[in-house]
Amino acid sequence: MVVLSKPTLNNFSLVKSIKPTTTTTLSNGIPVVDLTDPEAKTLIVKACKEVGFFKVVNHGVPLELMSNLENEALRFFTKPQTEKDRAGPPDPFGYGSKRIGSNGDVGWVEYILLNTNPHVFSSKSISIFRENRLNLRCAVEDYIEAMKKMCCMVLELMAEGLGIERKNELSRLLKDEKSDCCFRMNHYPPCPEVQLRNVVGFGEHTDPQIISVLRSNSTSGLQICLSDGTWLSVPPDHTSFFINVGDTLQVLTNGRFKSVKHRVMADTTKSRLSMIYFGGPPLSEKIVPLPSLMLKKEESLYKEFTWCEYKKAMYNSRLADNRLGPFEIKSYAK
Ligand SMILES: C=C1C[C@]23C[C@@]1(O)CC[C@H]2[C@@]12CC[C@H](O)[C@@](C)(C(=O)O1)[C@H]2[C@@H]3C(=O)O
Ligand SMILES: O=C(O)CCC(=O)C(=O)O
Ligand SMILES: [Fe+2]
Repeated sequence: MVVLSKPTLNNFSLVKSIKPTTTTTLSNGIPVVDLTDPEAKTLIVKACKEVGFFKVVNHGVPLELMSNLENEALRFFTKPQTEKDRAGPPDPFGYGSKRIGSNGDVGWVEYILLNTNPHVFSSKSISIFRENRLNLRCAVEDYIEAMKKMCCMVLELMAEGLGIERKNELSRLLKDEKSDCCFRMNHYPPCPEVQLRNVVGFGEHTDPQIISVLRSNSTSGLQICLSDGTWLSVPPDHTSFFINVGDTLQVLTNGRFKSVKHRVMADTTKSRLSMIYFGGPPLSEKIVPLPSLMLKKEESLYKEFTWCEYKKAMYNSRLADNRLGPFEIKSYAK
């Protein structure tokens, strides 16, 4: 663990009028935020601006809730292929294997993708929970409820850290009964081929929504792309969560927060299981920079669009596409 900008206890730092500097704790280059730290809001904003990604500790979510879902998910993924295939192909929800989306992306992964709104459970999703899989359904429901709460807490800290007066300015988008959130469980079996070449489990992309919360078992593989273009491996931690800034949050903050590019590489010996909650706004929500955040004369960097329009564009794109590109306002005057 590395601690940055540690305040030094020399004579000068003891002078009362000097404010103590905010300390960023890093785990292998990844910002770590303790949700019980009074400085959490400042640290979250810093991490979202600089990296678009951070690890959350002291989050209050019981480990049992995570391991219970992990066990139930593994029970599903170890079923015979023919049985799993009955819940696929994804439409976009349901069970999928190797193919990601419908535009030709592939990866060394199988997954379950669900809409978290029970009214939108697709027929494929329903069949995942059929056949004595009530335990899986309960584990998913308990888990996504906890994820929604945590996302809202983090979004409220973000709003406070950004100096926005109404602290629910961001969290209201997820609290809305029409919020469009989804949930994914990815299973990456060990891939012996990795000795020959680097096999991609899940190709590079940004998440389109507002915020994503990821939890995985102790197998590594997740990498994030830093601003200089280098890829940083994220050390796994099954007791913590990792938060991603999504494209929509980048727009809502008019580019202050960065939607982080990430990918997963397959492992030769160990299987990886990850669960990701994607917090999205209602379909009809207009996605524009928050007026309360805009400075005098500051112009939007993006054309106006609704989440529904963005989703349509997203489903017509490949994983690695720059999905926000077509919505950027390119100013030549600068
Ligand atoms: C190739 C695709 C899969 C994806 C939809 C898309 O056309 C482009 C974005 C992809 C992504 C990445 C983050 C999430 O895993 C996901 C559920 C999402 O919202 O956008 C997936 C989509 C998917 O698997 O359907
Ligand atoms: O499985 C993982 O660890 C990350 C996958 C991911 O980025 C996604 O599903 O959007
Ligand atoms: Fe992702």
